[in-house]
Amino acid sequence: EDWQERGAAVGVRREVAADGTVTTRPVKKGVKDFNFGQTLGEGSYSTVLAASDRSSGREYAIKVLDKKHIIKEKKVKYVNIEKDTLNRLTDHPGVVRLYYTFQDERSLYFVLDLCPGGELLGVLKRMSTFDEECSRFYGAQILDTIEYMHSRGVIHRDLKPENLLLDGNRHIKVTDFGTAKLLPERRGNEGQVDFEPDSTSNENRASSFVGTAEYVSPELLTDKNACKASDMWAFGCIVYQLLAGRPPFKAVNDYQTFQKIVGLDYDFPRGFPEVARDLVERLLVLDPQRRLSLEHAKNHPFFTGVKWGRGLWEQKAPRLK
Ligand SMILES: Nc1ncnc2c1ncn2[C@@H]1O[C@H](COP(=O)(O)OP(=O)(O)OP(=O)(O)O)[C@@H](O)[C@H]1O
Ligand SMILES: O=C(O)C[C@H](Cc1nc2cc(Cl)cc(Cl)c2[nH]1)c1ccc(Cl)cc1
Repeated sequence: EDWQERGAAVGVRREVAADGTVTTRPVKKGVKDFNFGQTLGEGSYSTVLAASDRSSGREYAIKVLDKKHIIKEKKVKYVNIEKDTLNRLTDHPGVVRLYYTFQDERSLYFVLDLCPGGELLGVLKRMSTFDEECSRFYGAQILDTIEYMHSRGVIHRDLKPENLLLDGNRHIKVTDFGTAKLLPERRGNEGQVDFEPDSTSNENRASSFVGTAEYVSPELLTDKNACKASDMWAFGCIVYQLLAGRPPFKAVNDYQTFQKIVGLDYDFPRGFPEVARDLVERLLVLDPQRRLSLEHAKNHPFFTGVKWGRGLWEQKAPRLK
C-alpha cells in the first residue's frame, strides 16, 4: 500500500515548556510528511507502521485506523477516548507519547513514540520469568507511571503485559488507552475520592466489558465500577506474572477465570520471593478500599533501593536474565 498517496491533513503539535506549560500549535502534518516503513503489528482495528518524518528524519510508530471499519465496529468512542487520554498524558517517560493526529478520507492516524522493544509480554515469554532485580525495575517503572496517570485523573483499566511496550533503552512505555476512564479534569486530582460512579449509572451502563479477563479487578466484575484501585489490582497481577511467568488467575475460559478472581483463588509457586509475595498479597485484596494504595506500594520493602522520580528513568535497564 503506498501511503504517500493520501492527502495532507491538519494535526496539532503540542509543546511542553520547561515549566510544564503546554502549548499546542496547529501544524499541517499529513501522510505526505512521512516515509512509511515496515508493519510493526496489527490490532483489531488498526495497523501500526514504523515511519520517519521526511523533514527531521525522526522515527515514529504510526497507528492507522480504517474509518469505515471503526464506524462499522462502533469503535468511534474508543478512538476518541484514546486521543483525548494521550493528549492529557504528555509529560511522563512511562507513557507512549502522541505527537500528531490527522486523518484523510479513508483513515485516522496517530503518530506515536516508536517502541522497538515490542511488548513486555513477548520479552517475558522468551525469558519465562524475570529475576527479582528485573521485576523490581520494571515493577517500579510501571508503578511510577500509574502514579502519574492517576495524578492526571486517568484510570487505564486494561493494564497488562501486552500493553507495556519497551522503548530503545528497554524502558517501559504504557500504551492502549482506548478503554481508559477520564476523571473530570480538576486542579490536582491527588487525594480525590474517586468512587464517583462512572458516567453512566449502573442500570443503563453499557454492559460492554472493559479490560482483559486475567487482569480484571473483582469490583469491575461485581458492581461494574472501576476506580484507581482497579489499576493497582492489575499491577499486583503483573508483578506476580513477572516473577512466576504466568498471571495469578488463569483458567480454561474467561468465566472460570472470573470465578477464581472473585474467590481470590490463587497461590504462589515454590521459590516465589517472600518480599514480593507480601506485596502481591497486599495488592490482590478483594475490597478496593483495603487494597494497598499507590503510596504504600512505592514504600513497600520489595522496592527498597529504588530511586523514584527522574533517576528511575535515567538509569540503564538491568540486563534481562
Ligand atoms: N508505539 C508502538 N511502537 C511499536 N509497536 C507498537 C506501538 N504501538 C503498538 N505497537 C504494536 O502494534 C500492534 C498493534 O497495536 P494496536 O495498539 O494497534 O492494537 P492492539 O491494542 O494491540 O490490539 P487491539 O486493538 O485488538 O487491542 C501491537 O502488537 C503492538 O505491539
Ligand atoms: O479530534 C480530532 O482531531 C478530530 C478527529 C475526531 C474523529 N473524526 C473521526 C472520523 C471517523 Cl470516520 C472516525 C473517528 Cl473515530 C473519528 N474521530 C480525530 C482525528 C484523528 C484521530 Cl487519530 C482521532 C480523532
